[in-house]
Amino acid sequence: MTNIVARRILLADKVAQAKFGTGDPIDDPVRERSLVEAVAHRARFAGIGPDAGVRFFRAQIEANKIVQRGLHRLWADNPGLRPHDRPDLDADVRPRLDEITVEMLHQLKLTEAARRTAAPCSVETLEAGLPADLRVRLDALHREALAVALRPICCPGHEPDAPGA
Ligand SMILES: C=C(O[C@@H]1C=C(C(=O)O)C=C[C@H]1O)C(=O)O
Repeated sequence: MTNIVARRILLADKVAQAKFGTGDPIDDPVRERSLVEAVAHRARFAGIGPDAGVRFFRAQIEANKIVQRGLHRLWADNPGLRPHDRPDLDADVRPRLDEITVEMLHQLKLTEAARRTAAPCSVETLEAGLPADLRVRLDALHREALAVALRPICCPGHEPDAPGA
C-alpha cells in the first residue's frame, strides 16, 4: 500500500506541471467531490467501510495538493527550475490517477483485516519499506506529503477529520 501511496504522490509532480502557468487552480473541488463520491460508492460495493475509504482518499488529495503547492512555490521563485513540458491533465494525468484509485481501493480491501488488528505504525517504518527507486525520488516536500497520506493507515480512526468530511 505504501508503494502506491508514494506513486500517487510522485504523480502530483505531473499535476503541478500540467497546471503551472495555466491559471488552473491547484484545488478543484468539483473533481475532488466526484472522486470522493465514487470512492464512497465503490467502497460500499466492495465491502470496505465507506468512511474509512473516504478518509483515506481525502488524505491522498491533501497530500497531492501539498506537493502541487510546494512545486508551484518553488517554480514561481526559481524560473530556472520550471518544467519544460506540460502534460495534459485530462488526457494524460487524471487517467493515471484514476487507475491508481482503482488499485488503492483494491489494496484497501485486501489489507482491511490486517489494518484493523495492526498496532499503529510509524510513517518512517513504512517509508523505509519502499523500494529504493521510489525512496530516492522522495525529497523533503514529497516526504511531508507522504506523512499526510499515510496517516489514515498508520493511525486508523485517529487522524482529525478533514474540513467538510
Ligand atoms: C490532482 C488534482 O489536483 C487536486 C487534487 C486532487 C486529487 O488528489 O485527486 C483532485 C483535485 C484537485 O483538488 C487534479 O486537479 O486532478
